[in-house]
Amino acid sequence: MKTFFNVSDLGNLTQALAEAREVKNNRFGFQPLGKNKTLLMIFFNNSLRTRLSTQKAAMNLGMNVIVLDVNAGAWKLETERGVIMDGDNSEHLLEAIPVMASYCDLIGIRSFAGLVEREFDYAETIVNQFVAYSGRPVFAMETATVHPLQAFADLITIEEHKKSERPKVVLTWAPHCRALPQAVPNSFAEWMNAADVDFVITHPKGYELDPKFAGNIKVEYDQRKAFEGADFIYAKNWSCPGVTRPADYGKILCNDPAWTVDQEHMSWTNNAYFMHCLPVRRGLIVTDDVIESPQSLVIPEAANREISAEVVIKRILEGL
Ligand SMILES: CCC[C@H](NC(C)=O)C(=O)O
Ligand SMILES: NC(=O)OP(=O)(O)O
Repeated sequence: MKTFFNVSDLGNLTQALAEAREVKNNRFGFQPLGKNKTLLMIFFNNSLRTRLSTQKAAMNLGMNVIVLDVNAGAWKLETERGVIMDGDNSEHLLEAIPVMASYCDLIGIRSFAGLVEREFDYAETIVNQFVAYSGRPVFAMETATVHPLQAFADLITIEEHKKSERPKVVLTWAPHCRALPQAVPNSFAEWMNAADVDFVITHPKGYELDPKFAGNIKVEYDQRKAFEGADFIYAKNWSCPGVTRPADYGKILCNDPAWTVDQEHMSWTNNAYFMHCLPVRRGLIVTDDVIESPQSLVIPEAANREISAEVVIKRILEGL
């Protein structure tokens, strides 16, 4: 595997989930693969889970790890070609990328959407320069439009906890005080569409996800109807994806607290589990009693990020 951005990169999903169970039961069993191999993790944005779980996964595999926070100590990077670099940016990405690549065997990258120019974001302009110019395998640690390590961990968690062969899984929008990217819901929708689940998306009008990820899934705009009979509730905020309202790309369109997931919302479900990728704003996305309830899976879900990362890095190492 040379790049990891989409569910299709993993091939057969049933086999990938079986491999995740094998890795979870034997996470130190593949260390020869990573011996004397170096992972470079590049962060253009903050992180807790991705940073810790991906480094842990690489260490499980016997690897060396270098972590670079680009905006904390490296030179400010120019990402556009054809500019005169007389501003704050001291180095161009087109030099920095091959230099960084010379110190490692594979690269993980986090570079969030700018939420200003939809075309720039949805073309994955930043990360595709790493794919084009590093000469190394590259995997997403949340890029402008995808967060596949999260979605893979989410699916592992659903498989571990489902009580029926084909559970009903609901992706619900919830309000937030900042404009957040669409990467997490994009990947969650893409992976749920590929999995054997009854998948429903619910959000206010205007928040329709890009069909590239959501496919032709029917949106249920009535949150209560969507929640009825649900086995898993996956809550997340995202800003306007600019699909039905192109001029509003990256904007907050709604802040209605009626969308916040509380006990009443959960009472509409089939005693559903609650999931969220974290970090989560309590009181906006979800109430304290729901996220602290026995039905909340947010901690095991975060713990499974170590497993999803280890399977992905293991696949990349096997292809070196
Ligand atoms: C894993 C989530 C990362 C990011 N969250 C924030 C708060 O920026 C997001 O919503 O995409
Ligand atoms: N869920 C997730 O990716 O968390 P971080 O942003 O803390 O890495």
